[in-house]
Amino acid sequence: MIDIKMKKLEGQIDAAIKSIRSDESVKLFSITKRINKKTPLQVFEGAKRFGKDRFYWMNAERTLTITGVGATITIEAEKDRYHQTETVWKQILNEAWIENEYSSIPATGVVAFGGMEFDPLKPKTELWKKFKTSQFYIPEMMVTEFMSDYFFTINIFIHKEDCPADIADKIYEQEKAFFFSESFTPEHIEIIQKEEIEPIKWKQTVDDATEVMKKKKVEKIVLARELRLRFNQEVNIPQVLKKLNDTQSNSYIFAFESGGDCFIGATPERLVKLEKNNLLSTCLAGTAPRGKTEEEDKQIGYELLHDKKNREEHEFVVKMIKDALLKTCTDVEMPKEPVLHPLKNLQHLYTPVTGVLSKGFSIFDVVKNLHPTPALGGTPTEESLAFIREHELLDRGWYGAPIGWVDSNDNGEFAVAIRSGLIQGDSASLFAGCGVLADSDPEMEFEETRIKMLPMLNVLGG
Ligand SMILES: C=C(O[C@H]1C=CC=C(C(=O)O)[C@@H]1O)C(=O)O
Ligand SMILES: [Mg+2]
Repeated sequence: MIDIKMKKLEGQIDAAIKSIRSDESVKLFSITKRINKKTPLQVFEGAKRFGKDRFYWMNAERTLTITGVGATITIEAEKDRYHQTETVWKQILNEAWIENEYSSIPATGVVAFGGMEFDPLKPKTELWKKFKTSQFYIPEMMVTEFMSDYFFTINIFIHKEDCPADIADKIYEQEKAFFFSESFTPEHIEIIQKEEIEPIKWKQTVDDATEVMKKKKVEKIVLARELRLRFNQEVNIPQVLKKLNDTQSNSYIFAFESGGDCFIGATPERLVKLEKNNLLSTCLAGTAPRGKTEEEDKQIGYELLHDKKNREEHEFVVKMIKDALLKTCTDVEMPKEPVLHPLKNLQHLYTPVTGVLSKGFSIFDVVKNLHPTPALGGTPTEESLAFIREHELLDRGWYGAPIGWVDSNDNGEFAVAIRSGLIQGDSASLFAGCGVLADSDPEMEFEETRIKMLPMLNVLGG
C-alpha cells in the first residue's frame, strides 16, 4: 500500500508555499490516463460513498464535462483573493510532477476548480457558513469528458524517492473501485415548504433604488432575492444535475460541495473562456419570457430587442466588459448589436466579446477586472455595490460570482453563478436578481426574478 500523504493548503500564500516546501520528502504527483467511457455524472454519483466534497462542471456547448472528488489541495484565500490564488496556483504547478500525455486536452492534468463570494465586504450569514471567500480544489481524482473521449486524473502527494511509473500502475489498481457507479435510482422529491424571503421589502428596495437613480447618483443596480424551500427528503444532487443537463441547454451546469452543502446551478452567463491566449467573454443582460407559441415567442423576442429599458440595461454591460478587457487584451471585438439568447424559460439580450490576452496577464487578472459586471452589480460598479451592500437583504454568498476552472496548460473558463441554488440536505435557497434602472417597475422586476428561479425550481419538484 503506498503511503500517500494528502495535505490541505489553506490560508495565506506563505503558509501554503511553506506547507508545500516544508515537507521536502513529498511532492505533488499528477497522472492522467485515457479510460473507457465513464460519464462524469456517473462518477459524481458513484463517488458519494467516499464522503468527500465533489465538483461538477459541464460547459454550455456540451463539449467538456469534468467531475472531481476530494481535494488533495484546497487553495483558500481571503484578502486579495485573485492574486493570492494565482500565486499559490503557480507555486503548486512549479513544484508538481505532471505525467499527462494528453495535455492538449483541456481540463486534464492538474486542474483547480472553484468559486468565490460575490462581495467579500458584505458580512456573511449562517447560510453560507460552509463556503470560503475564495475556494479552489485540486481534486484527488477527476474524470474529464472531452468530445466523447474520457480521461482519469489522480493528484496525490508522494514521497520523492518513489518512482512515479510504479506509482501510476499501483494507483490504477487502487482506484479501479473509484469507477464504481450506481445506476440512477429515480427519487420523487416533493417541496413541502416554499417561502419567498421578504418579497414586499424587496420590492420596496427596488423602489428605493429607482429613487437613488432618479437623482443620477447611480445608473443601474442589480437587486437579488431568495426563495427558501424545504423537501420531503434529502435532495439527491446527481438527480438534480441530470435534470439540469436534460432541461437547460445553452447553459453551464455546475456543482461545488463544501462541508456537505452544495452550490449548484445552470447558468447561461459566461464570464471568460481562455484557450491559450484566445479569450471569449459574454454580455448577458435584458430579459423576457419565452412565448407559448412560435408566433408569440418571435413577437416577445422582437419587443425585447427594441425595448429601451432592456437595451440600456444591456449596454451598460457591453461598455464595462469592453473597457475591462482592453486592460489585458488586444483585438477586443464585439458585434454592434445584441442578439437574442433563447433559454428554456426565458430569453436574453446577448453580445459575445473576443480578445487576445496580452503577455504577462492571466485568466485571474481578467476575472478580477470583470467581476462584478453590471449584469450582477450595476453602474458605476462601486456605487451600485455600496447600495447592494447596504440595502439588499440577501446574503449572496457565491451567487452571482465567478465559478470555474483553470488547468496547467493556459486553459480555463469561468461562468457567473446565476440560476443557482444552495442545497443543504432537505432544504435549499434559490437566488435570482435583475437589473434595476431609474424607470424600473418593482412588480415587473419581481416577475422577472420569478422566471429566473424556474430552471432550479423545475428540477427540484416545483
Ligand atoms: C442577475 C441575474 O441575471 C442577470 C443576467 C441576465 C439578465 C439579467 C437581467 O435582465 O436583469 C441580469 O443582469 C440572475 O439571473 O440572477
Ligand atoms: Mg433585467
